[in-house]
Amino acid sequence: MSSLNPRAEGPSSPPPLYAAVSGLKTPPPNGRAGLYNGNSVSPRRAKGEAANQTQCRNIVIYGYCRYQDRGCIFNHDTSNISPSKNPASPGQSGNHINADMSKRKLNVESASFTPGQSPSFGNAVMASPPQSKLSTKALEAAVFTPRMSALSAASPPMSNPPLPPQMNMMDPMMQGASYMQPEIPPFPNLSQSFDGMALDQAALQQNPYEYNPVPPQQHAQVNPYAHQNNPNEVYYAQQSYQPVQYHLYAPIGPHKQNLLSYQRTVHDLFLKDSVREDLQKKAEASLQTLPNSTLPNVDSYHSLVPLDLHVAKSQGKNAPAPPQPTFGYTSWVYKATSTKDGSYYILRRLEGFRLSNEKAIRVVEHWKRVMNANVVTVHDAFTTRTFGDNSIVFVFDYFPLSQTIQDVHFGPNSRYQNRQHANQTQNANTEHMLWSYIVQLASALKTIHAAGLAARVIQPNKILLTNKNRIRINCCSILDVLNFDSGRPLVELQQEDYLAFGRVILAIACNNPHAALNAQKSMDYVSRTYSPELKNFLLYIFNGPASGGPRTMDELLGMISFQLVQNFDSSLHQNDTLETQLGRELENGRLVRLLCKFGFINERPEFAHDRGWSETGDRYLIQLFRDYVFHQVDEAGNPVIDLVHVLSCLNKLDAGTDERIMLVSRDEQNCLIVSFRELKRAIESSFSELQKRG
Ligand SMILES: Nc1ncnc2c1ncn2[C@@H]1O[C@H](COP(=O)(O)OP(=O)(O)OP(=O)(O)O)[C@@H](O)[C@H]1O
Repeated sequence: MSSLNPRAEGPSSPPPLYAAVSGLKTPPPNGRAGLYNGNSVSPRRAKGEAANQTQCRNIVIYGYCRYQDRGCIFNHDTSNISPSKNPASPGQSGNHINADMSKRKLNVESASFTPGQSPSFGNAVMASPPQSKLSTKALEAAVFTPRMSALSAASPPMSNPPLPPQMNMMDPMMQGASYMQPEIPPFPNLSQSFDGMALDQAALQQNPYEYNPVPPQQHAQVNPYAHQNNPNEVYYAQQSYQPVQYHLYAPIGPHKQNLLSYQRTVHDLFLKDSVREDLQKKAEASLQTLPNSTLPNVDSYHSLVPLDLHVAKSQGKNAPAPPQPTFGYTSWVYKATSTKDGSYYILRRLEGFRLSNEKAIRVVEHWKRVMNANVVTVHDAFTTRTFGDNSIVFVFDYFPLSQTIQDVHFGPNSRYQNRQHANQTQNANTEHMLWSYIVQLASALKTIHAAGLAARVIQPNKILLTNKNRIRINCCSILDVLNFDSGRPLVELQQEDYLAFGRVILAIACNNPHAALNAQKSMDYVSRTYSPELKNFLLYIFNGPASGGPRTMDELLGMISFQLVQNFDSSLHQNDTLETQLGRELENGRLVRLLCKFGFINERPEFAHDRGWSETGDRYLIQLFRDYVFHQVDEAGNPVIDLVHVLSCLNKLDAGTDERIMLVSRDEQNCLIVSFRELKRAIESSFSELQKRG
């Protein structure tokens, strides 16, 4: 057996426990081409160098070492760190985290950035840059006094309140590791452009905090991956300091057609690109924040981000006037984070509303119990003076990147704009979509009416498209609170729901938001273009049953039963597809957890000289296994990059199979034969020991 150097770094020599086979010269591990390249090992410090002369890495990286007084044996003297390396020295431009931090923090000198919505909502507490231009609506907005007057321009950006405990647990495996609020990324110096696309210099002269929505065309330039239709993504694009790499892992053709049935490409192992991209965009929209925001925390909600950009959009010269407020009050829509559960919600604030009857707001309690997949659930309603006026706030579920039917079908960027002379296929597609909408709205209305309520908000700007062909009625309960004393009978309100339902479907069918104003002409168009079933459905809605009584949901559902079955079938198919995708990611999630454990265990500098940690067989074994999985080289010493090898090793490790592999030390003097079961046990015991020390 070769002599062991207990202090040697890197898994060059085995501890006695696992030195089952030694002295073999570079055997290929597990029958694979697997010579180990010892040259790649770079010891952290020269052999024989005393530990107390070695600069502590924590000092170099973080500027301090939390173990300094708790037994860390490395040198903590900062005087011998060159200024460019010393993270604590201000103004240095080294590659050091702390030095960068001061620059990364957003401050008044941050590079020109035009956030999606002005921080000047309400009273601008922060010192605005001199050329500040406020949007019309912002100027008219009610004054508010933020709770924290410390939110001045000089202060660092508002830090979010701590997340609730459950948010601190990424995974049971990660318990104990403290959650770190991600640093808000620095905003780009726009003059440097995204991906080499230079932006208008004039824009740089503007107030960097001014609300200045990017027009769709320009938006597309800023973020080549942006949806053009969704104004929400104005924030999204502006807040990205570099475009998200949605194309990562994208299966760029030509694709191999001659794969055998058992062969897989890498892309088969991961989530479908379109699904991944969609989810990533939604996650990013959910995580967006408004830097330097002066919006207050409201009740138990913080980090408000305004979403309704209609007012801003209409500020252009030829833009139409802002739409009339739907509820008779100026309304604001904010995405917000709850301090109670860390989830995202929509706060809809109606400005200047004074609650005259306490009972009115209790109506929301009935709505809270309405659970339907096509209704945006309302969670709460409360009055507040936090914005400096009397406002009422309704709390709804948040669906990232959703758009209203109004925007999707009748908005300026609608893809249905030029459908006046649609061909047969387009009409068939439209009818398919219409039936999907009809079935979903009917389902929502059935639940609402069965609960003894009426929706009262079935109109294109209050129906959200939250996914492809997936709609939800938004803003339920608001009119019930606002018009509490109107005393209108429920039956009348419910019958109005049917009419509103018909008007929305007719408008979409005719691709004209005002189709219901000329009902006869519109119905002629429907008869000419779509199936008789659709026409009969609309006739029932508008004229009521032939018997003359009120419309009933059961009767209506009976009329569209064939479509119900078809929609149910499509939805099951979609479920199956998503479940398949989920299965793929399940595998990956499992492996990521394993990799995290590896990362936690391997190469811990603070324990490098702790005999109890670094010199026992387990850690040594894990290091050799890490080399076996990731650092294989071929006969010529070139790295072998084989994802299948990695995945199969990790899967066997996770399952703890009895299959044995041969691990070779880096100095190629020793090798060990060990089963995946033993490796699994070694990783588990090392990880639990690490948790005990943490
Ligand atoms: N529950 C929600 N989840 C996610 N986004 C939402 C939600 N409700 C509204 N939004 C976003 O806010 C935007 C504005 O919503 P709002 O209901 O005010 O529509 P609107 O067309 O502006 O209506 P109005 O004409 O009454 O102002 C929507 O386009 C949508 O992007």
